[in-house]
Amino acid sequence: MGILQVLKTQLLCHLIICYVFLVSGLIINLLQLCTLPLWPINKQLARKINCRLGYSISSQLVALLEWWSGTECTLYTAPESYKLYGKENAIVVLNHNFEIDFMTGWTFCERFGVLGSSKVLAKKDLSYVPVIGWMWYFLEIVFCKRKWEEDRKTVVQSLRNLRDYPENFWFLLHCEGTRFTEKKHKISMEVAEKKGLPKLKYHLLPRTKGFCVTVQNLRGTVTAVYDSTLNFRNNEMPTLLGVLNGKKYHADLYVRRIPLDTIPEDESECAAWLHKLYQEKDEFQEHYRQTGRFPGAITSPPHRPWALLNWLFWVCLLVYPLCMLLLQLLLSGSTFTVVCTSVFCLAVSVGIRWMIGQTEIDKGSNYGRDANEQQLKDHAILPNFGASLKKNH
Ligand SMILES: CC/C=C\C/C=C\C/C=C\C/C=C\C/C=C\C/C=C\CCC(=O)SCCNC(=O)CCNC(=O)[C@H](O)C(C)(C)COP(=O)(O)OP(=O)(O)OC[C@H]1O[C@@H](n2cnc3c(N)ncnc32)[C@H](O)[C@@H]1OP(=O)(O)O
Ligand SMILES: CCCCCCCCCCCCCCCC(=O)OC[C@@H](O)COP(=O)(O)O
Repeated sequence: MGILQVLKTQLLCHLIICYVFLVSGLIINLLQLCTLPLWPINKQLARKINCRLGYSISSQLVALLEWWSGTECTLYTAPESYKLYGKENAIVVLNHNFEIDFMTGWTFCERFGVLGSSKVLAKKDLSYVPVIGWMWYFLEIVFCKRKWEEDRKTVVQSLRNLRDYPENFWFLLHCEGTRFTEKKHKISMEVAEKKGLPKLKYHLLPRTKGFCVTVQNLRGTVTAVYDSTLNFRNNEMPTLLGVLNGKKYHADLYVRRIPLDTIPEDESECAAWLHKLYQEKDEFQEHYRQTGRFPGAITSPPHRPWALLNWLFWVCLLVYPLCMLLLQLLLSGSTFTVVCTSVFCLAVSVGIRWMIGQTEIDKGSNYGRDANEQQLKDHAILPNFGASLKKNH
């Protein structure tokens, strides 16, 4: 193991990276807040400024993945589609299996120049996460409580707001609605069976409402759906802590560009279209399992230096004052100040650990698992399924 590799596993390095992320993030959140008065005067300018500010936060996680851990990202896609990436608005449909799929997605956004403006249909709980969740308010991210009756109005309104967005954007949808676990998969396949839908081996049954409403409301704004299937080589299940420790992974992403005007307008036809898409995605995963690659031509979209430069800027700006502060503290000789600072640092570390926890599948929600029972009752598709679930738990 080289000296650099050993350095990457050191707690001190992790603390410095997290400190830079947190402090720069809060400064940027504050700057975003300062753009509030601009919104009623020049909305498009406010949006453009927020895209740049947002970029300065999310690109730090991209730099961590690309430059710190050295993770490689390979794209399988048709050359004629490749030319259009980053030059049009698109809806991205992505499988949801990995703890760092959001960082990998962001890395592809960065490579095609749409990182600052990237959008997602995200669960509401993420909006409370400091730095990233707060940044998302200003980027007009669409939040949902995953309760359609409550979401319908807000999701439609937020989507409509994006119609005059001044930058090209990719709108990410994880139609499975939650990350893959064996337990959720089992339950979701029981739902599929009752609905007479073919079983999926590598995906949960997609929730169709978010997709249909997105297609409906962004028709005319978005030109294509990018059907994207992600995998990591050697059956790796990468984690954010692994990335922080400098572990190198290799992501493979298969993308098919599907023109939006080929997707049915009628809601039930659109839902059927999405179910068929997931059956095809399942076949691609099977192909990957068998051959170790996806179909299609391989390209490696080139690295850009901006994420690294942005990160170095914040490191230079924030690490020196930290060192001076710590030095002054030690020299002050006051036990009280030292204890207070230690408690403060500990609290910040716990906070960061909580944020990292948000990415961990083990600490994930029960959506599509325990909550499933009530949903099934509500939709009255399985009269006895609730009882059988109770038995299983
Ligand atoms: C060239 C490169 C290309 C690509 C690069 C890749 C990516 C880069 C792109 C962009 C990057 C941008 C950002 C990335 C950064 C961060 C992202 C991070 C994460 C955020 C992601 C999340 O938070 S995911 C969770 C939230 N999102 C969603 O849930 C979306 C999907 N959900 C829906 O669409 C839902 O319909 C809903 C949320 C709108 C409403 O939820 P609700 O639960 O009310 O759903 P439904 O009404 O649909 O559910 C009831 C129906 O479901 C059936 N049911 C019941 N139980 C189950 C079950 N266990 N499994 C499946 N189905 C079930 C039930 O029977 C009902 O059926 P109906 O027939 O009545 O519909
Ligand atoms: C640079 C060092 C950075 C260290 C700080 C850590 C930053 C933490 C960022 C938290 C951002 C969280 C984004 C997570 C996205 C995600 O994957 O959410 C899961 C949901 O889709 C589904 O949730 P679930 O139903 O629980 O599976």
